[in-house]
Amino acid sequence: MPNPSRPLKIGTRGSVLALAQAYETRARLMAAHDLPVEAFEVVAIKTTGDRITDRPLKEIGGKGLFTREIEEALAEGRIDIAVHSMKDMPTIQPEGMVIDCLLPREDVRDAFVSPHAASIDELPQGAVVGSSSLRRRAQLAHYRPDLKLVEFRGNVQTRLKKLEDGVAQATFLAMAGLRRLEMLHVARAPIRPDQMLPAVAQGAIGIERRSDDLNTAGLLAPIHDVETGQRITAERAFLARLDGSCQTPIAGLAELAEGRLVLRGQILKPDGSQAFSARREGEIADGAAMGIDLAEELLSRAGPDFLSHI
Ligand SMILES: NCc1[nH]cc(CCC(=O)O)c1CC(=O)O
Repeated sequence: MPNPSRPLKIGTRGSVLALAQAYETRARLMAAHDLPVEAFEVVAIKTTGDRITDRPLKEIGGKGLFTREIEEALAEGRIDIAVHSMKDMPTIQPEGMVIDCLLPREDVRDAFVSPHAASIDELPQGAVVGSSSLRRRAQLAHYRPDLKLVEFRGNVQTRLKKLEDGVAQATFLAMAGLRRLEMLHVARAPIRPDQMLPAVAQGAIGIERRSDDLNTAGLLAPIHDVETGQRITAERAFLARLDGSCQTPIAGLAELAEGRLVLRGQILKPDGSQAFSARREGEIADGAAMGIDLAEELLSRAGPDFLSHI
């Protein structure tokens, strides 16, 4: 239990979406332990990725662009937990850190966002689409090679403004983010995962803590969602086996149906010229092994040079 004289410090990035995720975490902890809002303090931390907004992320490079400063605060005890979008998290946490608490997963789908067209298929030949996501760019280029892609960084408001200003005719945003921002109305249509397979862990919030902080582990245990954990385990094992750098377009989604786990994965060339997809179905407990196995199938079909060539 948090000590009433010392609030539990919840670390997060400072974006509107990140803060919404931190408040959701706080609300779940308050409900699970019947605690008042004063038992928590939300601490916003600026990361390297937040600081550099004028360059494509892939140019800045490096793992943990959005996490390093937050994990430093955790290591130094300036915060007790860190709330993350799991889709932005490296597959391995730094020594002494663990993510073993996942909130119930939101909508995993991408949203098609456009003032001009109701779906990808309705975009006119040669239309300009804004996205800085390597995965979405590759998937779109694969599906509609005629479209022109432009970089599109910034928060949701910035991106919507760019659409309004005609910088691009359409973009993509995660349904989960739009829902948490209460901005679902900007989604023209959710995209079926079989048309655009989401990023690994899309829509999942994970909570990181110091491995040796068992008090906090006990506090988090009741808000962990077991099914989300099982799905994320399979997806992240798949990602880890691909050694997913931010230069590699990778998509992956695990779903549970009738007590079984179905895992789909895809790797693409950044220019969309090639895409390889496959699926596995098996026991939920075998999720991690299925993830590795699926990654190995895709790697062997794509050939040894596929990941290194990009
Ligand atoms: N890479 C940025 C990012 N990280 C998590 C989300 C959305 C929320 C989620 O998927 O959990 C987004 C924005 C987006 O892709 O539209």
